[in-house]
Amino acid sequence: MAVSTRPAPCIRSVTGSAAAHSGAMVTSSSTLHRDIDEVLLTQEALAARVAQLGRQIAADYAGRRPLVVGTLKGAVVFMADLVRAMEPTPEGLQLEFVRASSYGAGTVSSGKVALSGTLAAADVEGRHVLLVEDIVDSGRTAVALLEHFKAMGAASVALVSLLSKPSRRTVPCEPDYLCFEVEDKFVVGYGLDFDEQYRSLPYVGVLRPECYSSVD
Ligand SMILES: O=P(O)(O)OC[C@H]1O[C@H](OP(=O)(O)OP(=O)(O)O)[C@H](O)[C@@H]1O
Ligand code: HPA
Ligand SMILES: [Mg+2]
Repeated sequence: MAVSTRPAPCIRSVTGSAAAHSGAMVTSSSTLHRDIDEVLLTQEALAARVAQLGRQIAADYAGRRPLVVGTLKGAVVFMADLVRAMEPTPEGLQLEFVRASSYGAGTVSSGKVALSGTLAAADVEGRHVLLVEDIVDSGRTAVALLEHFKAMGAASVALVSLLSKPSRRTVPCEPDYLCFEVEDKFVVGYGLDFDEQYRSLPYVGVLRPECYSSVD
């Protein structure tokens, strides 16, 4: 039988309250919910903003066929919703993914962004690349990928991110399209993980520090 070294979750429900987009009461007794201190962005707030941003991006890319590249794994949930919010055009869009990893089982970037599964230069050259991130924190991952696609000869590169944590930047990086800014707290849900957990939560919430303080 597998034995978890993770601290036992506290038995308490979550009442999102502080942030402008919170407010949902999470009453489930599921372990994942119990590890959340505060709901920052409810499912409804996420859906509304993603729909709005999708429409804006579709309008901006009218007449072009963007190469929409999602960063695995964190961006997968956001990307699935975003592309469905982009009004279909005759040109359409192309979906691709790259794998980038730098956090592992921590809440602070290791400083080294490991890229894999990147595209062939021939697939990127002359294309309008729209990089989709779940979060821009230190900025290292997004900058590494944007530079990578520029070096491959993209006609243009733009960054769309669900979240941005500007207080944590170590390299300058400003998303071209952003859903929400968040403060300096480790957040999970809607694709974002801690040590491969919490990605399936339908909202974005602050992870209880007790859940990672023994790891970092
Ligand atoms: O701005 P940064 O400090 O670079 O942080 C942002 C990146 O970190 C996370 O990826 P992670 O390494 O956790 O991989 P994952 O997407 O598989 O969770 C997140 O998904 C972003 O890609
Ligand atoms: O706050 C965060 N949560 C989850 N993954 C992350 N990667 C960078 N920052 C974060
Ligand atoms: Mg991660």
